[in-house]
Order: sequence, then structure tokens, then C-alpha cells
Amino acid sequence: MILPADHPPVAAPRIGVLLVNLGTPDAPDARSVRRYLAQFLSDRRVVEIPQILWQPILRGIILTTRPKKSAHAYAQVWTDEGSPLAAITRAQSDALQRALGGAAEVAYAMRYGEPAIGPAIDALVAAGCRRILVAPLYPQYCAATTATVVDAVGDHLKTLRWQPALRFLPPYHDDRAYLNALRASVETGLAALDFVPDVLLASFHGMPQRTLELGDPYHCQCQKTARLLSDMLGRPVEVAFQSRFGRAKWLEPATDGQLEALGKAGKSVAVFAPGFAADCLETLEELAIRGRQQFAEAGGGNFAYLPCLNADAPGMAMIEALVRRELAGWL
Ligand SMILES: C=CC1=C(C)c2cc3[nH]c(cc4nc(cc5[nH]c(cc1n2)c(C)c5CCC(=O)O)C(CCC(=O)O)=C4C)c(C)c3C=C
Ligand SMILES: [Fe+2]
Ligand SMILES: [Fe+2]
Repeated sequence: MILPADHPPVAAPRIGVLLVNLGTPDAPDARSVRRYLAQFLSDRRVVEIPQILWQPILRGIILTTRPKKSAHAYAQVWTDEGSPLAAITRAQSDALQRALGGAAEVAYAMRYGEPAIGPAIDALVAAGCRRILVAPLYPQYCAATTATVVDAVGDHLKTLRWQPALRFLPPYHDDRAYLNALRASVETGLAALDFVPDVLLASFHGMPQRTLELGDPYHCQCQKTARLLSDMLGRPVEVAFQSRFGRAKWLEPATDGQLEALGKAGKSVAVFAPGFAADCLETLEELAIRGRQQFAEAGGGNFAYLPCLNADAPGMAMIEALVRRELAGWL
């Protein structure tokens, strides 16, 4: 139908933006951590062992021992606004909403725990969004993180009669907006130190070595991020992989081993975690607290942990640029 020239403007369909991160427990106690880990570690994308073998190990060993230990670690980094990952993701969502104004409705969700992806999509649809950009906040693509967000969105869409149209933000490991944000953030972090570190160490979350052999691009994308950033900073950036889980061989070198070796060599070091969009247990406890201790005990000199992009200006400029580019495809 062709509308007459004097027809009132037809309202454009609203666009929703859903930022998604991994998820975190609701409270730093063993019960909440157990609930969170049970969901997270039952995801077949995360632990790729047949469920018939894995579930007895998970229920019988992991979930009876790890929650207490992990809850203790969470308690050390918990804030008045809750888990750092939850508080920072909320702040990113609020800041993006302010930046985009009426151009889109912004919400956030967690792949595991709350707020869950399904209800967040429902809320955007209820707010009139017939188009939704889902943005998994993982710069480097990994089946255990990026793909599982797509799976969860797909599972929820299966339950809807009237589905919204979807786009997914692609991984951004080599995107100028990301590299510029990292550069600004690292340069600011280094300038605030009262020492010049011998080594700048980029610590990425680890993955089983097998995932690299099976074709997961994660390892290569981490290396590429570090190489491009090193070119931009004009200094070497060393790469290591943290947070090993289980007995299988994980990507190497391991961050804890590198910190120990650097400590023994009497070096000074600045560590940052470019694969994490927001500071969380793995950065604040594992790197900034435990990593610092390991390094000092090995005899290391000065140590600094440089924060993630979080909701600070360079990180928000990046998220806004990445999101606006995707939204442009709909305008
Ligand atoms: C940024 C990318 C991440 C990848 C890749 C990843 C893979 C991965 N993780 C585990 C096991 C655990 N991860 C845990 C916490 C955790 N992991 C990420 C990110 C990635 N994980 C984040 C952002 C967090 C922090 C969550 C928070 O609440 O702050 C945990 C839980 C904590 C603990 O008990 O140590 C586990 C377990 C595996 C097995 C895996 C890939 C196979
Ligand atoms: Fe993890
Ligand atoms: Fe960890």
C-alpha cells in the first residue's frame, strides 16, 4: 500500500540492545555459588565431556567442594552493589542507554544466573522492540562464551510465537574501536604508576588446549589482540592464560606460572586482562590479589594490576561505536 503524502508518520519499530556477559552468583555464599556453578558447568559448551560421565563428577565432587572455596574468593571482591561483574555490566548498560538516548532501548542479561536472557528479551519485546541487537561482551570468539549466548537466545526464541528480528555483535578482537580503548586504558594505567614495568602481561581466560585443536579461534584471536596492541603501544605485550579448571591440558603459558617466573627473575610487572569486558572474580581476586601474592612470594619487584575497560570512558566509547555500527544496518 502506498501511503498518501499527508499520512501521519509511521512509527519506526523500536530497537533493543541486549548486552550479555557470563554471569555471577547472587551472593558470596556457598549456596548461591553452587546454584550458579551447577548451571554454568552443566553447559555442554563449557565442559565438553559426555554428560553421563560429567554429571556424577560435577554433582559428587565439584559442587560439594568448590562452592565454599569460590564463595570465600567472591567475598573478597564483593561490593555494596553486588558482584563486581553484575555491578559493572549494569553500569555499562545504563551508560549506553544515556549515550544512545531514544535511538534504542538498552538492557543487559547474564548467560548464567540473573537477569536471565529469556526474560530480558521478553521485556524488550514488551517495550515494543521488534528488532534486537544481542551483544555478547566477549572480544575474542569462543564456543564456551560467545556461542553459548547465541544458543540461549535461540532456545528462548523457540518459545515465542511472534519473534523479534535479531542481530548479533560479532567478536571484536581486532576492531579499531576495541584496540583504541585498550590502548587508552593501558596508557592511562601505566602513566599512573610510580614505576615503569619491565613486562606488560596480557592475561586472557584460559581454555582447554583441545578446543584450539578442534578449531576454536579463541587462542589465535587472543594472540592477534596482543600483537596489534603491542604495535600500537610500541612495546612488547606478553600473553598468558589464567583460571585453569580441571585436569585437562589448558592453553599455555599459564598466568600463575609466568608471574612466578617473572618474580623469580626479579622483574617488575603490569598485568591487564583484555579478554574481560568487566572486572570480575577472575581479575580482581585471581590477578589483583592472588597473582600479586604469588609474584611477591617468588621474589618479584613492583606489581600492578590495570583495570578492565569496564564502564570507563574508553570502554564506553568502544561499546557505543560497536553498537551504533550494528544499529546503522537497521536504520
Ligand atoms: C572471558 C572469557 C571466558 C572464558 C573463555 C571462560 C571459559 C571457561 N571458564 C570456566 C570455568 C569457570 N569460570 C569462572 C568464572 C568466570 N569466567 C569468566 C569468563 C570466561 N570463562 C568470567 C567473566 C568469570 C567470572 C564470573 C564472576 O562471577 O565474577 C568460574 C567460577 C568461579 C570459580 O569458581 O572459579 C569457573 C568455574 C571453564 C571451565 C571455561 C571453559 C571451558
Ligand atoms: Fe571462566
Ligand atoms: Fe578463577
